[in-house]
Amino acid sequence: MSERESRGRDDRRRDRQDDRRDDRQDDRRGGRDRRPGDERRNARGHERNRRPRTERTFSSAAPAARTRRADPARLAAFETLRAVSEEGAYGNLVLPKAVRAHRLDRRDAGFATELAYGALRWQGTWDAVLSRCVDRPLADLDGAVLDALRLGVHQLLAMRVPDHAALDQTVGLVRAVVGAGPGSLVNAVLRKVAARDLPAWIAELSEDAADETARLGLAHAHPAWQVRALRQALVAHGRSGTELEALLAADNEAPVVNLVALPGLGELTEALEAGAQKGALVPGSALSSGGDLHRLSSVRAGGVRVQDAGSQLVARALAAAGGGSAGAGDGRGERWLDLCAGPGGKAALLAALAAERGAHLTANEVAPHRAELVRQALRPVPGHAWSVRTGDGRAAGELLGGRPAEEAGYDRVLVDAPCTGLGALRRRPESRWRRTPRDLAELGPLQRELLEAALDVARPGGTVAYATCSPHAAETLAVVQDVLGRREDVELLDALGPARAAALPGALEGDRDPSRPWEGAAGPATVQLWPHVHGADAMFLALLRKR
Ligand SMILES: C[S@@+](CC[C@H](N)C(=O)[O-])C[C@H]1O[C@@H](n2cnc3c(N)ncnc32)[C@H](O)[C@@H]1O
Repeated sequence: MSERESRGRDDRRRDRQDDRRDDRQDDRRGGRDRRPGDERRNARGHERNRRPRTERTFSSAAPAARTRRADPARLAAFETLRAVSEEGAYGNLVLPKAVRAHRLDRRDAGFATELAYGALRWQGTWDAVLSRCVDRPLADLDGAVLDALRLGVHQLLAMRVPDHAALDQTVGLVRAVVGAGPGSLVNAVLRKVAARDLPAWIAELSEDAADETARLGLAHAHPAWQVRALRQALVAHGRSGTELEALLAADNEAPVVNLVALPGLGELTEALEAGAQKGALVPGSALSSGGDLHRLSSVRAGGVRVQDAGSQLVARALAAAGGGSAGAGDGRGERWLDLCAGPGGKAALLAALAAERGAHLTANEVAPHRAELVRQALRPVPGHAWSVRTGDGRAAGELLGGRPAEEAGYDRVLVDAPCTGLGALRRRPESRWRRTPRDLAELGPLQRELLEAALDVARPGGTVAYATCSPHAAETLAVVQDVLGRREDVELLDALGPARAAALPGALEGDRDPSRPWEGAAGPATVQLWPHVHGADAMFLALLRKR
């Protein structure tokens, strides 16, 4: 049985246990004190559906006679979708505030999260379904009604919410926040949606799909250009295009929250005692057991932080690489630079490693508010080991103060370049629908200029890491290849050795080997991680040495 199957089986077993416990509690309470939507939600935020999926039941009450109350969890999800569509907000920043504003307990917060993030991830597919059920272009619908419909579709097709609850609660939500007018429309549209289950809808939509790429885009809720780009990325980084569906499916899974214990500053003991599990990719990492992390004193103190395991690997691999010429071999006296540091995840880990080794990290960030986030992230690290600079990384030469790189250059430089984030789609639920191929064209020159600036300020013999949270070949291999082609003073290092040295034993071996030969089998490797293989964001890492 695969890890995912066994996890699914465990989830289902826990749901059944939750259901039985909830039933007992309901019996004890005699069904009193229920809030809308509350009675069927188990402790993991799932609503229980005791009926077979094929038997669809709806309220016989006319929409106008139904509730005008909005279930607080659904309201929190609705407000999140509104902020995303109306204000261009980030769902993962808005939802936690909405959860707090509505004082949702853990169970309702889980439901709101699954609903909001799920509806945002699946938006393209749900809009395709809705287009078949609404008698006018979706653009002509009131934006609030459209967002409510998206939430209704997500409950009907992707969550275990009973059909009548999905309908009644969506009508109630619309009546509460928009008014009674659109109630009948919402009711009629969602009844049409509920007439088929998800596989039947995908089959129907697929009939009109232009090609296999469009079909996969509908079936896995990705824009077609991203399906194409991810297939090309798999092949470019030496994996098989047959992995594409597994990769697309992984993008739609709720990511596990990873923790990092900053070396010398934090311990995972408390998190592990609270139910977290040791991470499988990098040392000093754990998979959170969920809930409010601020209940952990180690998190409040800053020694334990939330950070994707792939990001941890990138920072640790740079620290494990050959290094520069100034240090005593163990890193003492070395100068490290993080050129694009905001909001400070990798900088915090690098600074902690620098502090342990007697090195110093300069963390640079162009956006002042993000530079402030870097300062906050670095606060737990002893102050002598780091400093923060607000400035354009392309002008990093200023950091040398007019002295040559041989004298004042950096031993290790990280360029964690601004990118499309196509490797972190699971964390940013709406981003896939916002990104366009134009972003690639706009980011390309900046990525190249930042890498060149990093090389300019590296000491001869120093190591520069180029990283992205995108596997797109235009942002990864092409950038490195172009810069290598332009400069005589740079060579590509093997990134797999340092990555393996930084990872847990075996984590990057066998079919989890992320390396791909750069120039034939004997050439140095770049590293590309994948969510469906490594359970991490699709981070790319290349290491370069300045001659
Ligand atoms: C991928 S993020 C870095 C993430 C960060 N390393 C971490 O682990 O938290 C890229 C960062 O580069 C910053 N950035 C964009 N253009 C820049 C420039 N010209 N110079 C320096 N930083 C820049 C962005 O503001 C953003 O904070």
